[in-house]
Amino acid sequence: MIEIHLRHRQGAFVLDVDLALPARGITGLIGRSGSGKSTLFACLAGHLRPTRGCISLRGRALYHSEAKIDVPPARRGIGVVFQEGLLFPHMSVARNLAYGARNVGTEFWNEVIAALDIRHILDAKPARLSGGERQRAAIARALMAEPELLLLDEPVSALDPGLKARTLELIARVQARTRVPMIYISHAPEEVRRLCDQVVTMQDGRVVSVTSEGRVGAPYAAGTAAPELRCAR
Ligand SMILES: Nc1ncnc2c1ncn2[C@@H]1O[C@H](COP(=O)(O)OP(=O)(O)OP(=O)(O)O)[C@@H](O)[C@H]1O
Repeated sequence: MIEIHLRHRQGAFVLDVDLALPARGITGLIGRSGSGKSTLFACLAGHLRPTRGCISLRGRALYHSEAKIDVPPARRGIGVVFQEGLLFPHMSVARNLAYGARNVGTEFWNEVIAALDIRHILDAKPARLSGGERQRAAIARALMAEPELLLLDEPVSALDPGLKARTLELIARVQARTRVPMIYISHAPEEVRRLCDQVVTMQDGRVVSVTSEGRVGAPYAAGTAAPELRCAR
């Protein structure tokens, strides 16, 4: 399970989320601009410290305000892919992939490369790649670190429609082959419904619906004990 019980205030905006999701498949995260999707990602990845609450992944506490647990981003086992598909510009795709890779086995290495169809660009530098190729390489790089969870922040929004559809197919294929659970932010509900096993909808900092296997609980209100503070310590 991915358990998220959080309250975070930034300026006038309050993120107030109480959510448990299965740690498998692809979970879509949708909601209007400003509803808090990227803020939730930043809390999960450890780039932002929530005001209070807890986050756990498969029973391992990543953040727990009361127990003073705050695992640094590099040790969370969470990969992040942004809209721009960030790669090191001076390195070939293969070196980019190898950079974050742990002792990833040849089988896994080949599986990711085949599923994302990037074998023909392994020797290329990022500047020579198309937008779709860059995104696929960025997803491959994140997967080579063998994350327990991969966060995808609008990874296809900058691509033209044809490339978008193909990239979505490849994302679905690499998820099915590697079994790395993914959470996928998108502005396009139909794209998310096609790709995802469950869909979380946010509005004004709160989760307003979870389809399929997900579960939405009561918001984690300020000044009260969390209704079910079950995250592992
Ligand atoms: N550093 C900050 N300080 C204060 N408020 C912030 C800060 N960063 C974001 N916000 C506000 O938090 C709210 C949530 O922003 P967030 O980026 O999480 O939304 P989003 O759903 O990801 O939006 P989008 O789809 O446009 O990326 C917004 O109202 C935003 O203005």
